[in-house]
Amino acid sequence: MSVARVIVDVPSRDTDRPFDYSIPERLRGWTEVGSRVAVPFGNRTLQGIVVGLPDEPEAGPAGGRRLKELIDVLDALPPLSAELVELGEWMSRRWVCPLTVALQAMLPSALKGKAEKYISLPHGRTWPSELLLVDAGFRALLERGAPVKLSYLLEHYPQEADTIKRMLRSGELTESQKVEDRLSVRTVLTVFPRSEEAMRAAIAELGKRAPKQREALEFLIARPEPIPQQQLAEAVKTTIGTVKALGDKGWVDIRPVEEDRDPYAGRSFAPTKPMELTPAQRSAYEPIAAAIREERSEVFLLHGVTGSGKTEIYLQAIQTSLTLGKEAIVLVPEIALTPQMVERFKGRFGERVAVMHSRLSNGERYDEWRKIREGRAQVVVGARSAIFAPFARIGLIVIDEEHETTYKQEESPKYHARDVAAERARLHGAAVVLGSATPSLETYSAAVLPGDRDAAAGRSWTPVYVPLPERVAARPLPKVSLVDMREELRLGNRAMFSRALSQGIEDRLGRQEQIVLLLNRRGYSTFVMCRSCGYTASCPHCDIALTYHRGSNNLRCHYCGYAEREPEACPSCQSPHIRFFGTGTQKVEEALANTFPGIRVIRMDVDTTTEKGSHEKWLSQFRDRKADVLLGTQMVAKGLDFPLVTLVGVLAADSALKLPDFRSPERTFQLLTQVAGRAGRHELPGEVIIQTYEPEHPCIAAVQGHDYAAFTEQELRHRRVLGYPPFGRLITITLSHEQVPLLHTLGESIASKLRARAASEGVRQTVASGTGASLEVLGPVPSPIPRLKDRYRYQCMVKYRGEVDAVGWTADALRELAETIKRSGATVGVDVDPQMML
Ligand SMILES: Nc1ncnc2c1ncn2[C@@H]1O[C@H](COP(=O)(O)OP(=O)(O)OP(=O)(O)O)[C@@H](O)[C@H]1O
Ligand SMILES: [Zn+2]
Repeated sequence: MSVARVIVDVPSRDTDRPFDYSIPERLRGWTEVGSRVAVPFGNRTLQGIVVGLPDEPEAGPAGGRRLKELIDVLDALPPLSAELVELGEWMSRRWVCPLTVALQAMLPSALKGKAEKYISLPHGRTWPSELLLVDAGFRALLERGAPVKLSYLLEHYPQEADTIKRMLRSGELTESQKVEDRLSVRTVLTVFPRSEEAMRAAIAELGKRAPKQREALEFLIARPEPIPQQQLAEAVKTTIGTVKALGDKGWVDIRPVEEDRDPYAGRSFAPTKPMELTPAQRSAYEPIAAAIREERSEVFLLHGVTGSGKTEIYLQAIQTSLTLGKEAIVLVPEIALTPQMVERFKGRFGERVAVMHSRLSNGERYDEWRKIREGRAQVVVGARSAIFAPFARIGLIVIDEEHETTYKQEESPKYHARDVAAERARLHGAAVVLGSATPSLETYSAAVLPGDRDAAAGRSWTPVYVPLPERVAARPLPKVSLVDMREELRLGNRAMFSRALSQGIEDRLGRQEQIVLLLNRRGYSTFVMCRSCGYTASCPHCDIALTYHRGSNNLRCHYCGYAEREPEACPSCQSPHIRFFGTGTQKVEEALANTFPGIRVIRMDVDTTTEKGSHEKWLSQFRDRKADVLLGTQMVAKGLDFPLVTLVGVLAADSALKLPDFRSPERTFQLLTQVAGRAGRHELPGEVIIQTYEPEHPCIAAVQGHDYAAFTEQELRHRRVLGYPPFGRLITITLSHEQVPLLHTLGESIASKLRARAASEGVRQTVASGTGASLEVLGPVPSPIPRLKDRYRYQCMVKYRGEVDAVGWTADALRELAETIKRSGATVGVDVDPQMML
């Protein structure tokens, strides 16, 4: 009997185990590990993914050994490989999430529903003559460029499954489906010119007749490339009829051609050649290249100051991988996926680069994904989820700005791309390069403090440390000065800009250089308070202060989107003395206009970049010197490289330092160092002015001295005392419900299960002191944001170190309580190695 083990797509803890089905004869050749299938489940039909093909069945959906049959296979080529299924199983254990959730995270959203699949021959291909398997009619259809339905193939050619799948894997055939109402195998009728002599002969034959046909032929002689017939007609100002006539006479060849939705269509990327590496770059590159060549799954931490030429090292390492016939994945933070970054990769590797990020439409993303799977692209540059790119032979994975929080997904599966990269690399024998000017303390300490290994039990990788301490061509790092805003106040300057920063801006305006200003808070005012009674406006659904937005003149919740009109009087005491406090980017924009008449400002924050392509638009305007100032939130800090930027100003450096998250100083240090690195990257020297109320804070002082080591040393000392990562590890379990008492009871049951487990296994329950295995459970307590979207939130935090399977214990505890949780109606989320404590 032929059996498929299937995970059905219902993301609940009850169905998080595989069920066995028998594979009917006609689907046998099409069913593999990684196939999407339709299966009967109770009285419903569900989708699922095949995770195994066991010899003996174990558990059908109705229990016992009597199996139901698979109903259908949904794709010709399984969208997941056996390797990705294995990776998903690892993820589901590592981050305590249902397997189906991990597997679904790997698929482009176009592949989540059921859609008819089509098979066709890609552009310019003919059916290989040695393949005589398929009947002549089918082959003729394909050769005319017509897409053939998969259901037709399943019905008529079950025996051809292997051949067709092999051709799909090598890009000789392509598989497609409708997304956004169009088949990506869009059959654009395209004119293929014949030889020049043939077309000249045709012109002679036409003589004086049909001048437009003649013109079209001349056009093709001058530019002998395939061209869509519509475009040819437009080029010589004629009708489609004229072009068709050429085809009918056999003077040109008109065939339907597949066209991908290309998000970068019409853009050209200037080709670049590898640069001669500097000695420092070379000594960083060599060990990476060696690992790629020797298929060692080694992780490297490339710690290079801003402007040290990390990207050139990535490019050359990718080349090494391609030369060996292998593929490469490059992850960059979502925000950095601007054409500037994409250009560097497309410029070097051209058509072989696929791009994946959240700003693509579903159709574009599906087409980029197909390019990868069908071997038409060997490099992917993308955001977090590009780590799941369906490559078969990965040689290298690069994670640029490895410290960025965007690499951690905040909804289930709450995976970290860095850990997934290390695991995938292990499965492929690929090298991993983690690049950053300000590595996360976890990665850094793993590389340089091997003595603390026991603290990081469970981490399967130890990076090799590769420093790049200087900028290319010995360009200096920018000079950083701190301005104490308390001092400014004492001197009577109540303005938003210190004297130094005002002067700096004036100077740059005079010299026609450019300025980047950072304020990591959007909106106009950050809170609204009544001076008479102290009332502050907060969201009725969340325990969060509302932000005032100019333009729309309303107060908004940045968590749930709630908005209300700006109040004229205090809603609580009717006093008219209700005032706006705190500064957001909108207010800075206004102050710039008032202080420096005529100044041209581009503001970039969530509010100005909602539209597709707006990011690119602002940046290219700034690059084209259509503005003097680029003002914005953290969006302006990352990865930008503008030669005329000589001044970077930071308006409120300490705004994020006091957040109740133990990583706040680390994030502040990273953000300020990043933004400082935007200044003086080319010939003109750069200057950075940081306004702060706490110039003596070690974090701010370290930014001034470009002193990563000093910052890290004192921060690590702190964390060690408290048993925080990297010296201990955390799991947060967050419960939410409309009622508080229920949350409290449920939280207590979870916490006491874990405490009892620790006691029974003889594990010490204080983490901060001592050595060896320990685990403690804090809470349940209200979460830092106690209410969100009308639901109260409670959390338990598990802190542990040494050899303790805290993740496994947590999974066990939740499994044992599954029935209670289900009855309570509460939502329980687990976050293993949480990055956001808020
Ligand atoms: N070997 C080289 N020879 C000459 N110029 C180089 C070389 N390597 C890099 N550069 C140039 O130096 C500048 C900085 O390099 P790059 O942007 O790669 O640095 P980076 O470390 O990735 O920067 P950041 O992390 O700040 O974004 C770029 O303009 C790049 O073209
Ligand atoms: Zn809200």
